[in-house]
Amino acid sequence: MELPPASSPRPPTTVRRNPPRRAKQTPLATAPGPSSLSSAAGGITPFPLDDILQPDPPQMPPPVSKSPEAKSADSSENLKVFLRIRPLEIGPRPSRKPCGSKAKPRGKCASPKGGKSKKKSSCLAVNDSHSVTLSAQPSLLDSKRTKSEVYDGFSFVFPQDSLQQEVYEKVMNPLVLDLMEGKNALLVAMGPTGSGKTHTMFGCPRDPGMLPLALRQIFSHATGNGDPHSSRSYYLSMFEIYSERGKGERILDLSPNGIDLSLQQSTMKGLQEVMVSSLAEAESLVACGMLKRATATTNSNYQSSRSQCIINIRAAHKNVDDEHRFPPNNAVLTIADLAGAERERKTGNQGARLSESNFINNTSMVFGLCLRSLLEHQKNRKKPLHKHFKNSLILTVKPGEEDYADASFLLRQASPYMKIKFNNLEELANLHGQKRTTTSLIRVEHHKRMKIDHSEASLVDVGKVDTDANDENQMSKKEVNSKKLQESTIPHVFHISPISHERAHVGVQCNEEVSVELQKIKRNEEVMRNFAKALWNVLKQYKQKLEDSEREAGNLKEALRKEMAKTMELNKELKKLSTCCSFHRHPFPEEIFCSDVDAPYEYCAAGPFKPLSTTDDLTNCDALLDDNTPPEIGGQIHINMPAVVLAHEDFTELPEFGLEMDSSNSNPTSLDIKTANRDSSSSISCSIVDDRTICSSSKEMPTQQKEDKKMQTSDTAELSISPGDVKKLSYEKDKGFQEKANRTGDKEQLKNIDVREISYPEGSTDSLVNTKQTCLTADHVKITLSSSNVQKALVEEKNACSSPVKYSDSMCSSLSINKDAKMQAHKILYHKPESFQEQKQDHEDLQGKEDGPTELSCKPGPEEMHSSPEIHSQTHDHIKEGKDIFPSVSQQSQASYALSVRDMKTSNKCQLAKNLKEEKFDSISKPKVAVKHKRRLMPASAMLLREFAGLDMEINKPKESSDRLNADEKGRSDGSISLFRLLQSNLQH
Ligand SMILES: Nc1ncnc2c1ncn2[C@@H]1O[C@H](COP(=O)(O)OP(=O)(O)OP(=O)(O)O)[C@@H](O)[C@H]1O
Repeated sequence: MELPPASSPRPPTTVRRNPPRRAKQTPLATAPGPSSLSSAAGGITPFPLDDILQPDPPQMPPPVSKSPEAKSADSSENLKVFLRIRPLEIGPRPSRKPCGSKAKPRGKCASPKGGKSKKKSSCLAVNDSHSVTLSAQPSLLDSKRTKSEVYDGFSFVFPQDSLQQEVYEKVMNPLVLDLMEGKNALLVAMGPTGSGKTHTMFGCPRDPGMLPLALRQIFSHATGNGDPHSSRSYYLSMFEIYSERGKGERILDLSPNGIDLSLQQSTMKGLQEVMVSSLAEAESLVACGMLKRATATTNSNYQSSRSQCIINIRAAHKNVDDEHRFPPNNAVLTIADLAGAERERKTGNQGARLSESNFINNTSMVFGLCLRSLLEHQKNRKKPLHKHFKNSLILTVKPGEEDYADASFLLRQASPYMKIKFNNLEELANLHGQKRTTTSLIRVEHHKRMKIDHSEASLVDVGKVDTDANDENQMSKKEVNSKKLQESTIPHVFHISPISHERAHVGVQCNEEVSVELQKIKRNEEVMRNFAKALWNVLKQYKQKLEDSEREAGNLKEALRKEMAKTMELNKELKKLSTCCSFHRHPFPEEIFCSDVDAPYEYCAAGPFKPLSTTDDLTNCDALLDDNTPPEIGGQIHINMPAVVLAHEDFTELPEFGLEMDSSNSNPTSLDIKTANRDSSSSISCSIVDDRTICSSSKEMPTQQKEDKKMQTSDTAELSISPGDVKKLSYEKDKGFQEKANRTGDKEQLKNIDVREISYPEGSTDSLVNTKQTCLTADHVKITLSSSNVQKALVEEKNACSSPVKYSDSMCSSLSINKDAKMQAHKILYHKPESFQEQKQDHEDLQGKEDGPTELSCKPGPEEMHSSPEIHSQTHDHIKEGKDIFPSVSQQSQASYALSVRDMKTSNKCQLAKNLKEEKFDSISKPKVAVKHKRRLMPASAMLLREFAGLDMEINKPKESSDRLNADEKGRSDGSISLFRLLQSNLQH
């Protein structure tokens, strides 16, 4: 090997390399695992995919598990490209021998070391065994060629001093071995003319080339005793493709009796194969063919080949039986010596020779195009490039400076060929053959399996397996069957093993494959079993959850049913309450308080002037309407309702109101009727004094309200009973009660209502009493103050009446003194008919004092009169102090109507609501009723307090003298006198 001179400057170098490609990472490497896909539902454990897939897949033996494509990938190899550099100096050219024009001179085989020639510089330097550097000589360097080129990737680079044997060992020997093993092989020599192609392929007797050396190797093995190769026959054929004087392409059989050939569908028709049984026959045949090959002398090559020469050596079995013992395919070793590309400038060919040169160049170019097409074809991965033989290409170049262009052209052309990859179809063919054998074995095994499983076919048949059967038993049976199959398969495979070593190898592979298949089946079964278990567990969890949900739904339905029942009851109560509270839309004081003196309690019995909507309202109404549940002492029920503002001028139109009291107190002495609203409070206090009941009315108004005398009619209107709304009630013994509510005008002082003027026509009382449709029990006493100044009282003895008294007009209230307190309470205000007779005279005496301070004086019977000065004084203290005895009411935003019953320890039932009818309030709610507000001044308590100041002086005076005194003159009213007497009577008792 010659290296470039160190002294010569090396031009810039362009490196042409084929760097190895790195495989890209597959997207699956970063794909999420299957466990991430499983999401746990609420309360349900996630599906255990990992557990299901826990069994590791069986490890496939590499040679068996790989697909044919993978195997082909492994067996793929690049086209082997060798580079042989011809020596710069060859021996002197011997003189021509007259053996014919085509005879090659012996001098072509002269050793390059033998001749003496001028040392030339080389354009090609060997870097290593796989790369060379091509450099142009300095004289040829110009602006365009200033670079050296490095060609890398060669299978091997043979330097100039390489020997034929070295080339044979690396290039030809593997192919020959493949041939003798029944594999095809190809070796092509390619290079410019005179580069040593023919020398490399054929050589000379002293330095034989690849073909003679191959024949020697082949026949050296064929003659060995006991060698299997001795049973083969080798056939040799030679032909050339040439152009006769440049007119056309011809194919000539180079065998001794060879004729022109024709190409028919890749088959060389007429080609003779000469069986060679010895090396000598083969060499002789080759020598004869070389003599027939067309050669010519050119300026580049003394004996230049003018055709493409192809030699085939086919190895075949001698006996037909041997085809069963050896691989069935015949191997062919092909050796091609191409004609070298020529440059007209170098060769100096003219005429027919020039045409011949064009043909040679064209065929060389076609060969290059074929290789390029293979290179392009391998880019199509769907159609990989296969080969049926090992392909090797040996390039021969001349390293002379003048050969730079040819060498550069060749290396440029052939460098891509090193990228050509072939899939060795022979290995695939063998694998397919093994696979076919394996398949046949599997078929045999399958047949045996059918025999084995015949008795249990019903169990193996998956399609007929009963799903309700025990899976584990079936699995165990399947495992047993699999074991039987495995046990029965292995001896069968070994049974065929004595046939041959290779087939035994195939049988072992088959056995391994069957084992792998069995492992696959087992794994699949285990995976399916785990899957079934996991699915069963998940289904059980869902079932449990579903049962829980159904149970909870049942509980909810039950609760809903109960709630609906309660709702229905509440609706009934509401309807009942709505029915009884039928005077909504009417303005009326909203609250009535019933209190006891000793244990004051407030009990509201106001009617539902508006629909009740709140639970409190319902509760209040329930307590109100429930006779069996007396109100709690100190309890308080408020029913809000719109109010109406009444002026004292309109007091004559004051609607009827009644007080219904249900008291067990045996000694009621007084009662207070109190109205309260946000702006003012009014009260009517009735007390028993001697044999009379004195009622007083008072009104407290704020300053602003006092200044604003205009009444309003609205939802927040108020009912006020002013001191001027003095009622004179008269009692007629035989005619019952009659109220004459005479308005006395605005007065700034406490006004009492005298009951002397109450008249009740005879017959009316009876009719009322006898008319049981109206109301209440016999113990009930009702007082009705009507706007028509007619007071109707109803006294019922024993029989209860549930329906309220229906009064003729306007708003009404009722006071009922019931049950245990009946005889006492109602006599506070009213007397029974027999009592009325006794008190008639007193009333008549009082009738003449209408002009004086009005008092409401009811004359109860002596036995029922129980005055309570302490209580009365207490009440008056409240009034005097200006306190609201029902402070909780006075601050209400809406008007309220307070009814206070003192000295009643048991429940009072205020059925004001029942006694009020909706239509009776229509007139009140009209604007004409809600007139302007009048100023209310001193409350009745103040008046009473003033009058009580002088009672101590008058207490012992005769009745007639005191009664005859003018109230104004004495400084006290009749009411005070009556109250004083009541107190006196109580003290006496
Ligand atoms: N490695 C070598 N050692 C000694 N001599 C060689 C070597 N290679 C080639 N030669 C000599 O070079 C000359 C040309 O060789 P050869 O005829 O083999 O070239 P070629 O490539 O076949 O040319 P062509 O394509 O025109 O036939 C021959 O005389 C041959 O002996």
